[in-house]
Amino acid sequence: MLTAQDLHKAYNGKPALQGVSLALRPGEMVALLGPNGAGKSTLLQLLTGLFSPDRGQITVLGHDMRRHPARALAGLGVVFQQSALDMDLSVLANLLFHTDLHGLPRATARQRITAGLAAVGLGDQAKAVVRSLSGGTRRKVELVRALLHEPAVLLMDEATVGLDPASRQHLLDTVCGLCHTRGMAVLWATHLIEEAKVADRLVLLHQGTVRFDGAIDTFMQASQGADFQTEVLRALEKPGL
Ligand SMILES: Nc1ncnc2c1ncn2[C@@H]1O[C@H](COP(=O)(O)OP(=O)(O)OP(=O)(O)O)[C@@H](O)[C@H]1O
Repeated sequence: MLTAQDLHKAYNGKPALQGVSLALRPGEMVALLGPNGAGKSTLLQLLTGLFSPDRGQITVLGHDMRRHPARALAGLGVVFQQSALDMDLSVLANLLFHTDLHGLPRATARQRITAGLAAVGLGDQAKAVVRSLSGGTRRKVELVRALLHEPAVLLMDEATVGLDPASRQHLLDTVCGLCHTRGMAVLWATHLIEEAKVADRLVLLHQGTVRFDGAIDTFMQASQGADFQTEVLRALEKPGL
């Protein structure tokens, strides 16, 4: 669904990503786990076409991000760390703005918006002005928006920042459920070890390189009884590749 091959990116000569490769498969929830500065946001910015890599290739549903960005981006839904909602507009107006951008007919758009809001328990909030909503509710609206054009791949960048534990868990459960029921591929970037545990697969990023990529069970096989957190910290302490 999405492939990244040998991505390199440097800022002012300082490498942020050094040869990162990744493939996302349908129905798979992948946690992109790494400490601050590991390169998670840089990787997501490249995957969403915001910047071009210095080297390497990205495809979404077979479309090359550099040569056919519009086709590649049509397959992606994104929730960034920073809110991208217009605070002074209603929930409905924000969502219609997104569906218009994607060229969805208004009738289809309204159907999907109604269903999307209902799915996250916000069926009665369409007319609410975004500024009046709590941070957790805004995040849910962002998730609904990211899914309106029915993307094959959902990218979430630290999407739970600022949420209380219950809202965080709810968002995580919702995305997990959607991933498995819709067959969507999800890349969930986080620095929170306990969030990564619920994923099907773990990609551990540190200092711009992938330290581990595989099933969580496989990751834990070498743990000799240690818990997930201890094992992640141990893997991050190992010398670079
Ligand atoms: N615009 C930029 N200009 C210069 N350096 C940058 C820029 N963006 C990121 N970096 C550097 O690139 C490296 C990777 O940063 P990045 O933000 O991708 O990591 P991250 O894993 O998302 O971290 P965090 O969890 O803190 O958001 C860091 O050393 C960071 O200082």
